[in-house]
Amino acid sequence: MKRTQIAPFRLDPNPNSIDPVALIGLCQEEGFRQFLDVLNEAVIVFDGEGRIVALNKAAEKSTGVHRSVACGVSAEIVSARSRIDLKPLVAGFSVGHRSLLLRAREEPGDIRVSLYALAQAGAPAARLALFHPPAAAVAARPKTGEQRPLLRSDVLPLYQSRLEPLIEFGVRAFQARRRILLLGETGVGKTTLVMQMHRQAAGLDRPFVHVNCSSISESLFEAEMFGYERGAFTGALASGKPGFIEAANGGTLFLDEIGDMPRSQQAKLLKFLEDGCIQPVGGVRQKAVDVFVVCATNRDLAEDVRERCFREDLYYRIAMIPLTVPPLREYRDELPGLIDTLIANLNLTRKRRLTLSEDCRRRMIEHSYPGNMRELLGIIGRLDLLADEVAGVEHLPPQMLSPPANAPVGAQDLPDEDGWDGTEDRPLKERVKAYEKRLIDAALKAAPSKRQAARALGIDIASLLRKLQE
Ligand SMILES: Nc1ncnc2c1ncn2[C@@H]1O[C@H](COP(=O)(O)OP(=O)(O)OP(=O)(O)O)[C@@H](O)[C@H]1O
Repeated sequence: MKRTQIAPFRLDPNPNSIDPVALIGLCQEEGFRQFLDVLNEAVIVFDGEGRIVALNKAAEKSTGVHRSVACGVSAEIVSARSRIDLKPLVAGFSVGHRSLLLRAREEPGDIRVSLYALAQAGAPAARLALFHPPAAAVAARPKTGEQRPLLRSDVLPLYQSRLEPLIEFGVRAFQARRRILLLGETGVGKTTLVMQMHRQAAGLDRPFVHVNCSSISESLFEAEMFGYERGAFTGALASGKPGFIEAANGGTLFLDEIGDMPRSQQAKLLKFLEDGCIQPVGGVRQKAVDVFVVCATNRDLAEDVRERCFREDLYYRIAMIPLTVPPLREYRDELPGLIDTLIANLNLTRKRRLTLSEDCRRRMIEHSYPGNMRELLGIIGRLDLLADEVAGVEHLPPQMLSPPANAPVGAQDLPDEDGWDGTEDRPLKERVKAYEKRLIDAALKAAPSKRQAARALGIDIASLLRKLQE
C-alpha cells in the first residue's frame, strides 16, 4: 500500500490545522477511506480544482451516487445524479461560506453542511464538506420538538468592530433575561448578531430556534408555535407535534420579522411571555417552558403600534431593550477594511488571487448598500464569478454604475469630456443625452470590451451600439 507522510489530521473546525496536500494523499489510501466510511457524517473531499477525491459511505447514502461515479468529477456534474442539490457547494466554497443548507430533492427539510477550505500558499489545495447527520442537522424551519444546539459553523466571523458594543450589551441583556428587540434594515446582520449573542451568553449546546414569522400562514401559526395534540385537526400528525416554543426549551427562540405576526395571534404570544406556559392546540394542560425570546424586525414597530397593527402591550413585553443595528453606509470608515477582509477570505479558496482595481474599490467604498451586508457579500460573490484576477468596475452590478437616485446630476465622478458642468441652460432632453453619453463613455473606458460595457450598464449590446451611432 502506498504510504503518505502525514501531519496529524482531525476533523477540526480550524482548517489551518489540516495539511491539504496530505489530506488529498490520504484519500487515495484504502485505510483512510475505511476510516471515512465508519463516520456517521457524510464527508466529501474535493481537490483544489473542485473535483471530488473522496466520498464516504454516508455521503453515498445521502446523495445516492456511488464513489466510482463521483470521484474525479466536479460537484456540479455529480449534482445532476444526486438526491441532494450539490451545486450550492461550489458557490459556497467560492464565496468563502463556512456553512450552508443543501436541499434534498425529494424530501422536506434542509441539510446543514460545514465547509472547510484548506489553502496552501494562498491557493486552494483541498476543500471538505461535512454533512451534519439528520439528528443534528437543522432545517431552515426548525424541526419542532428537537433540541437544536447552535452549531459552531453557524457562527460567522463578525467583521465590523462597531458591532462589538452592541453584542456586549446584548449578551448582558441575555444574561439578565431582558428581552431584546433588534431593529434595522434588511441584511444588516440582525440574525447574525442574535446567534453571536446566544453563543456568548448561553453556549453552543443550548437550542437556538429561528422562526420567521412572515413565512408561517395565519391558519397554521398557533399549531406551529405552540404545537398540537394528536387528532387536533384534520391533517394533523397522529402523534401530535411539539411547536417551536417547546423546541427552544432551555435555549433561545428568535422571532424574526415579528412585525409580520398576525394580529390574531399576538394575544397568545403575549400570554406565553407573561406566564412562560404553553398549551398545545387540542390539549387541555399547560406546559411550563424555559425559553428566552429575542425578536427582530425591519419595520417601524412603534409606528405599527400607533396605527394599531401591533399590540402595544406585546410591544413593551418584547422590546425591553430595543437595539438598532446601523446600516452599512453608516460604517463608511470601516468599509475599506471590511472589503479587504472579505476579498482576503475569498482568496483562501481561489486558485488565482483576486484584487480590486482602484476604480472598483472606490465605487465599492462609495456605494450606499441598501441591501447592507447581504448586498456586499453578493457583490463579492459576483466579482469572484466574473473576474479572473483583477475586478474592475465593469464587473460590478449595473446599479452601482448609475449615480444614486438622490445625487445631483453631474455630482458623481465621471469624465468631463464635453465640458458640461451641470449648471448650463440646455433643454432637459439634451442634458439627459449628454449625461447618458458620459455614463457610456465611462463604462467603455472601464470595460475591456463593448459587450462588457453594455453588461455593466445593464443594457444589451445592440442598444449600446445603437446609442453609439446616435
Ligand atoms: N457582521 C457580519 N459578519 C459576517 N457576515 C455577516 C455579518 N452580518 C451579516 N452577515 C451576513 O449577511 C447576510 C445577512 O445577514 P442577516 O441575515 O443576519 O441579516 P438580517 O438583518 O437578519 O436580515 P433580514 O432583516 O433580511 O432578515 C447573511 O448572509 C449573514 O451571514
